[in-house]
Amino acid sequence: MTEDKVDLARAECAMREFLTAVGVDLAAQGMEETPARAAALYAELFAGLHTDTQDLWADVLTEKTDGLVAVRSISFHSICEHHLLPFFGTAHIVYRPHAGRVAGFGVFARLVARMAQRPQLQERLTEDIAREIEQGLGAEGVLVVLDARQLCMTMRGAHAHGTRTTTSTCRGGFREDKMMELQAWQMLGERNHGAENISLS
Ligand SMILES: Nc1nc2c(ncn2[C@@H]2O[C@H](COP(=O)(O)OP(=O)(O)OP(=O)(O)O)[C@@H](O)[C@H]2O)c(=O)[nH]1
Ligand SMILES: [Zn+2]
Repeated sequence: MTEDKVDLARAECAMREFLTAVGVDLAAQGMEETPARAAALYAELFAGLHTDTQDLWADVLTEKTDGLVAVRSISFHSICEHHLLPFFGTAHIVYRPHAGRVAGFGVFARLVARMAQRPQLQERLTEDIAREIEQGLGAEGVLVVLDARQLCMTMRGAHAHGTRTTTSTCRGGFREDKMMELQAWQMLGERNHGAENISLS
């Protein structure tokens, strides 16, 4: 997996060069080991680039159910692809099983984490999670909502402290059947297609 794909020595060297180029005196500041630590950290933060999701759907269960399933408030952290600053928050998933195919709840938390382990946009992360549930699990309908804080909106740029960004996507049957979509939003405690009732952890 990651170990085979990541050239840690090269990453460390580049990190040393980068920090020196932006004016950090690594020796004087006692940061000798920082390039190595940072290289290993980014390998970990981006580990999802080198893994697929087949294992997650290997143990799908079949139950006599066609009711909506919601997994709410899955905390996640990811890295903004524009600035390499973190964005983090909670993911909320609702799906309608096809032919009783359901996955263990823990699978959804692992799926969110894996999709987040790469440079991301919040909108793409939302779509990545939904596509996996639709295709990997074969769900009939999927709603995914992500509620986040983007450090690149607060530490730089707009300096818009306290801003929360909410993204959503609806797939399959939820897109075709408005009543079903409404039910899915209601599973998240939401009645007006906004995100006021969805709280960050
Ligand atoms: N839609 C979306 N925008 C993002 C995301 N992450 C970062 N951004 C925004 O992408 C923009 C790209 O950054 P820059 O090209 O540096 O933009 P800027 O001119 O500095 O703009 P501001 O940051 O808005 O002042 C910024 O507005 C970020 O807030 C994301 O996940 N989704
Ligand atoms: Zn950014």
